[in-house]
Amino acid sequence: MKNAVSIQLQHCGKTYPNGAQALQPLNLEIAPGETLVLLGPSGCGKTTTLRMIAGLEFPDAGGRVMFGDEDVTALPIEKRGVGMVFQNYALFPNMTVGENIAYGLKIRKVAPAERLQRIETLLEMVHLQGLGHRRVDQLSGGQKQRVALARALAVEPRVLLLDEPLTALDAKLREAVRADLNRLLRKLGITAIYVTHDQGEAMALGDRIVVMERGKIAQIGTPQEIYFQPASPFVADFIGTMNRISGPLREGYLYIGNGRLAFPAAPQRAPEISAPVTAMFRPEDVEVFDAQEAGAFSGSDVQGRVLDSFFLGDRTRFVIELYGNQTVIAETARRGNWHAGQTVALRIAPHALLNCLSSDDGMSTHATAQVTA
Ligand SMILES: Nc1ncnc2c1ncn2[C@@H]1O[C@H](COP(=O)(O)OP(=O)(O)OP(=O)(O)O)[C@@H](O)[C@H]1O
Repeated sequence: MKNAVSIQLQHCGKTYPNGAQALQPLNLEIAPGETLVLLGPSGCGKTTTLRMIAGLEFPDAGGRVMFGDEDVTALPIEKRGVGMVFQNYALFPNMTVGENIAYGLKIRKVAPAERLQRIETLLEMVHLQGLGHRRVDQLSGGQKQRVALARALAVEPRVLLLDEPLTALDAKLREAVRADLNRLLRKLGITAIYVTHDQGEAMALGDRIVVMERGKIAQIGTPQEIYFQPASPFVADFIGTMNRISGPLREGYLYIGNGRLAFPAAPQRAPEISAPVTAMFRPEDVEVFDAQEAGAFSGSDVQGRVLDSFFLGDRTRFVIELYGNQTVIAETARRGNWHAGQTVALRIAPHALLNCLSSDDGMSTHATAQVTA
């Protein structure tokens, strides 16, 4: 996109008039053409951040919002050149699809012939050819959201802002519209900010993801960085499923129940200590074996009992209770045939242990290293 801009939030905090501090002062930089996803639980400040970029909210004193070299901090939404798409579509129900799309163009006094041409181009872009004359209340949810997207793009905004745009759609439609949206964002190369609390959506759409926690940025990174190198237990737990098991660490092994796991001996790791250490790892990184078979594995495994199994179609999820009562979730793409009550052995490759934490509660002190394969 020829006019893609960078965006910078400089020291932008937000306190609402009732005294609620929605955002602590934060800095954020978005590259021209980048799709940045704001992800986090309800109330963490995603929408406030988006609305500050839009010009629907203004930062507390001292905060600045820059679009490229332009300071837009004091500009209202209509002067910023942003397009917005909301969860609830916000379309005009008594207008046709075409009229909805052309609304902003009409206000900007674009000539009728050019309007018609732009409508056709946009309808094609969002796969709604031929539906220009349909009333919007005769459309499906997915179609309505495509109209909302076309309307936001009609005025050729510098920035596209999307606030949970897929949330109202059912799962299958959500995936289809998401794929289209992804293609469109790549093709247009427009700078886009996308708010969601759905981690799958964030992973699929974001060039980078900002994970937010209680008005602060918990981590910024590519989807891979966020998934494989979570910066904190909060991020690790928010993205995907994370196992945690704790035990004493001795001579390169974490001792769990009647077994032990080889622990990576990275030089920058915390020195060996006998206080409990918590290992974190993803369910897909756990290999499950028959307990007898596993006897051959030179003592680098832990044993447990299958509590439950869930067939999920493309994979099966097992809940396994280790000796000593800690629980592990394992997922395998193969047709694991372990059944409830069965004794199994687990192996977790050392490089799959993401993060180790050591302290009384196993939470508060980070060992320095992220383990990379
Ligand atoms: N207009 C307002 N007045 C007072 N407090 C507000 C206002 N808008 C939001 N807040 C508060 O600010 C905090 C952040 O809200 P925000 O809407 O930005 O969160 P969010 O991450 O987008 O949440 P959700 O996913 O539920 O939309 C919340 O504690 C919320 O209650």
